[in-house]
Amino acid sequence: MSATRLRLGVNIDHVATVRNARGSAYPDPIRAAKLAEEAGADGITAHLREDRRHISDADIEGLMQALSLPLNFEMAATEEMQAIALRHRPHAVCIVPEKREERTTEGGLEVAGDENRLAHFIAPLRDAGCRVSIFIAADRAQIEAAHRIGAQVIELHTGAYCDLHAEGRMAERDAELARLAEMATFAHGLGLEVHAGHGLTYDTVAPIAALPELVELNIGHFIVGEAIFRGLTPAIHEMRRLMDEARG
Ligand SMILES: CC(=O)[C@@H](O)[C@H](O)COP(=O)(O)O
Ligand SMILES: NCC(=O)COP(=O)(O)O
Repeated sequence: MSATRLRLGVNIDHVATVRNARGSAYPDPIRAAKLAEEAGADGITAHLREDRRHISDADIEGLMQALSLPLNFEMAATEEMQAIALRHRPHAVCIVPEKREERTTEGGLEVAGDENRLAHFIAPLRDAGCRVSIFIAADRAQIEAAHRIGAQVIELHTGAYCDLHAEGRMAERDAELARLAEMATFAHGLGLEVHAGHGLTYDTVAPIAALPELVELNIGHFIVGEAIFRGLTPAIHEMRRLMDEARG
């Protein structure tokens, strides 16, 4: 399993963050997505937040028109977002939890407590041909619920693992990594396709990339930051190299 090439989805949200900081037309996330494609990305991820703090509706429109790569469209489970997804029919829709006041996505989606609503919410997206993914914590009950509602994919939230690494809390980091590994195996056993992402950096990507059940990583904030120093293409190439090296 680990010999399979791990897909890299490049998240371009924070190109839009820089653009929006000045209300300018640049830097253009669609240009970034095309460059990511040329640099070997396997997909593009964009999160249309309800408050539109980075990616805009026009960005999603532009990405759908300009991209040959699959778009992984991240969104909250709201009627407004469902209508947008059904209009564009992206390759994948990843349902994420959203809190207006959060700085970034703080945890995984609460699926177990909202199964009935979410099952009805994702059914039309699946019927429209989108692969439905659930952004989720490494938690058995949540994964089982994601499976029951008919999601095809889960994306494991690696944010806690990355934060613990950054804070130097290595024993806790390793425990979280072990949880991610165990839950990747568990989800794969249920027949779910397993992705991972959030907060990954050159320092943290290898142990995640080495998990044999994973087929895709979605990485954005660090790559966009690193692009300031080395350019977007080399920043992506280095992430790709580290992922390939971890896979052996
Ligand atoms: C859902 C998730 O983890 C990220 O993909 C998200 O798109 C990042 O966006 P924010 O940085 O706005 O949380
Ligand atoms: N779903 C995670 C993602 O797309 C990228 O998250 P980040 O690397 O921007 O934290």
